[in-house]
Amino acid sequence: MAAPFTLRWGIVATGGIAECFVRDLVTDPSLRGVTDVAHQVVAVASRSVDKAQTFIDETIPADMRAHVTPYSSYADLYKDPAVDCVYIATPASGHYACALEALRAGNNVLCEKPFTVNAQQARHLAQVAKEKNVFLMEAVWTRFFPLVKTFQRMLHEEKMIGRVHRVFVDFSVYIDPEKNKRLYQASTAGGALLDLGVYMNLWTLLTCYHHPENKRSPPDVIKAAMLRSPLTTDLVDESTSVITVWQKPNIMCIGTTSMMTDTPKECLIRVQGSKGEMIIPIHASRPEKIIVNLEGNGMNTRTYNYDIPGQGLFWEADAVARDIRDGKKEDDLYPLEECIFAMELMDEIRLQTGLKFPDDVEKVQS
Ligand SMILES: NC(=O)C1=CN([C@@H]2O[C@H](COP(=O)(O)OP(=O)(O)OC[C@H]3O[C@@H](n4cnc5c(N)ncnc54)[C@H](OP(=O)(O)O)[C@@H]3O)[C@@H](O)[C@H]2O)C=CC1
Ligand SMILES: O=C1OC[C@@H](O)[C@H](O)[C@H]1O
Repeated sequence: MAAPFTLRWGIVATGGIAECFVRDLVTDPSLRGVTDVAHQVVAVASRSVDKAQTFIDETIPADMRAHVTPYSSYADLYKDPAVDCVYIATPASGHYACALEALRAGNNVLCEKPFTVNAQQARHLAQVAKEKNVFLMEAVWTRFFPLVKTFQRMLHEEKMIGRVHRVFVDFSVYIDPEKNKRLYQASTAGGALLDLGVYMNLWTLLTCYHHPENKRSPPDVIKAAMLRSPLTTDLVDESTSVITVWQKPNIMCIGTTSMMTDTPKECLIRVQGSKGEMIIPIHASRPEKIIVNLEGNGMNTRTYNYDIPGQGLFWEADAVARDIRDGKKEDDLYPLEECIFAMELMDEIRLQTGLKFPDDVEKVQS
């Protein structure tokens, strides 16, 4: 058997998700049945070199740690020739500037969600990636779950529940303001919409935007409402609701997101069709189960379970490794056009609800 293609990662920022991502990168790919690609962490950058070194010591097994360089600035990591792909895991407010600098230095980039703060920034990154002829993708990891592929096949190809009429999506997680300051500050582009709403919009796109009769068109109606958090003078949103109407496939979609309350365990995504319904219990970001209720002589329920041998971030990493191995500059499953469309949807929701971040967070560099 041929040796796997190994992608060498540079990690930018050492917070919660960077730790989860690296723990997944260092797991043996064969445990998830993958033999064609593998991963190696070769550099970690933090605003403090001690923090970078501690991160390396705590997340990377001793036998894989010898050739990992700690950096005291993100910019230094972008210049490291040993890095094949930079993973950006700063708060949302930092994504655009970090990704831009990394791309301009000639790096392939996987950038955490939300990709940027607005669509103009997203379009700019896509343009720079094209000019530099490098790979770029937003790290919406859930898109790469085997369960999601099956869900889309059952819904759109097999039409298991017949014609889709309505979709309900909720992604809500209580976020403690004391423990998660970044989400209660406008300076770090906080609030439920940009952080959790990415998953609300993800399932809206998977069910409606991807519907074969919709042909990747925008919705005909978008109506948004927002509740601002009284816990901060920054007035970030604690809850946001969005109704979209997709005329071509004739679907009404109701999406909700909140950082003040949790999604009920039993139902997070409910797609109602002419022959039954499909339900995904929590979590929208890390789904493990599809429940299909088919109407007939009594309700016929089938449950499809999916094991996740880790956190599940490795599936997006595997996709990036294959793309870079094959010389692709964007991913077929999640192309930049769709990522920009998702940011345009965010912009429209923010326009209707008046949610603005400080000028230095929203700005686009020349
Ligand atoms: N895909 C997923 O499942 C998840 C994705 N995310 C996304 O990842 C990103 C990071 O989230 P998360 O890891 O939870 O955040 P954390 O607050 O845990 O970590 C963010 C890191 O960014 C660096 N940083 C740079 N500038 C700042 C700043 N002004 N304030 C605070 N930290 C800063 C710090 O690293 P250092 O000190 O080393 O420079 C910090 O540790 C967000 O965009 C979030 O939406 C978050 C959770 C899950
Ligand atoms: O991206 C995310 O942000 C918020 C988390 O609670 C969620 O699980 C994660 O996927």
